[in-house]
Amino acid sequence: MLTFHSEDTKKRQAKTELHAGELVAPFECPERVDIVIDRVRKVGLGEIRSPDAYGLDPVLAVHDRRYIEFLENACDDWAAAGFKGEPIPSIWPTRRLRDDVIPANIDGRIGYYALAAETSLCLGTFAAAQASKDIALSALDHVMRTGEPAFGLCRPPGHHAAVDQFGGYCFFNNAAIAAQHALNNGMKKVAILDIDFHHGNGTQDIFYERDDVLFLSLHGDPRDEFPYFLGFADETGRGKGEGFNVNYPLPSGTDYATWASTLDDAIQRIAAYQAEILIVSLGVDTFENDPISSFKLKSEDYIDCGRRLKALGIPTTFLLEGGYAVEEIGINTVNVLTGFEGT
Ligand SMILES: NCCCNCCCCCS
Ligand SMILES: [Zn+2]
Repeated sequence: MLTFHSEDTKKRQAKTELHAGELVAPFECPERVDIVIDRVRKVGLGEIRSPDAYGLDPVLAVHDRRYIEFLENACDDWAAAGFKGEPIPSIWPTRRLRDDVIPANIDGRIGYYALAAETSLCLGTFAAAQASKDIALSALDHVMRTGEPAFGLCRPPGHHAAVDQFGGYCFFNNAAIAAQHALNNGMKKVAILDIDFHHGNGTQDIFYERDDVLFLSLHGDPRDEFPYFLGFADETGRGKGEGFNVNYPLPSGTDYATWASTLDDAIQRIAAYQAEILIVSLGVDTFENDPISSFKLKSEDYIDCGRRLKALGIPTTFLLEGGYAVEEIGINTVNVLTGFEGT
């Protein structure tokens, strides 16, 4: 299987994450890229290719222009305001506050565009996010061109990024950008399967009223897990998107047997939808030792996961999302890919 990779994905070198009331080193660290690409090489998964540069148009097809402009300038605006630490939001347009005003003050504007406070911004974030979406687009184009599967070693991840929101370590929604690119280039029906531990709230937000993208997500029950405020089973789409959004919230402690039978239901839905292409938001924070998650999948389970996806027989693009047990992220991610290839 072909892998798309770029060292530019490591340009985001944030120093802080707000976690349990402390500023800690971010769980979503650049080393994740090195460990995955080392594993790709070690198992001989296949050729490793640099991405093409697609510019911002595919991003603007999915995200709000003012949001992109905010992201591009946020660090400079923050420094110009005389703030010393990394840009972190501290106020949001929550209940009975207005969200039709975009503050001129960066201290307010960052909250307008932020989903959550754990994701600091920093210089290099915008460049890394650009490299990450170029990887996703390159992988998608390869799959569309050849029908062969491809792996996009995306970093930062994307599935929490909504039309005009960053957070959950995400800035550009790589999977959504790739799906829209597929639809702009001849595809009629795309399925996005999000198997990251966390609900893909951003991807759901982007396609919620659409029937040309079927979005399915298996994830920790939002009653107990981030992002808490989206990802419930009763969110099934709106308008012509009704029935094209499928959430599978699962309890803490879910093991592979339960998870895999849920996956089988999602696979049947994708088959019934007759998707022409499948994009897998491949997070491996479902792993039993993940520091911020609570499922119990074991490394060998990811091989079987890949096998089950292969059985769908649809051209598939795998895009890396989460996975914070850094030592094992390579084995767990590549196990899905080798399982898919049957090697
Ligand atoms: N401070 C621990 C909670 C982390 N909240 C964000 C989780 C983002 C996962 C991305 S896959
Ligand atoms: Zn996650």
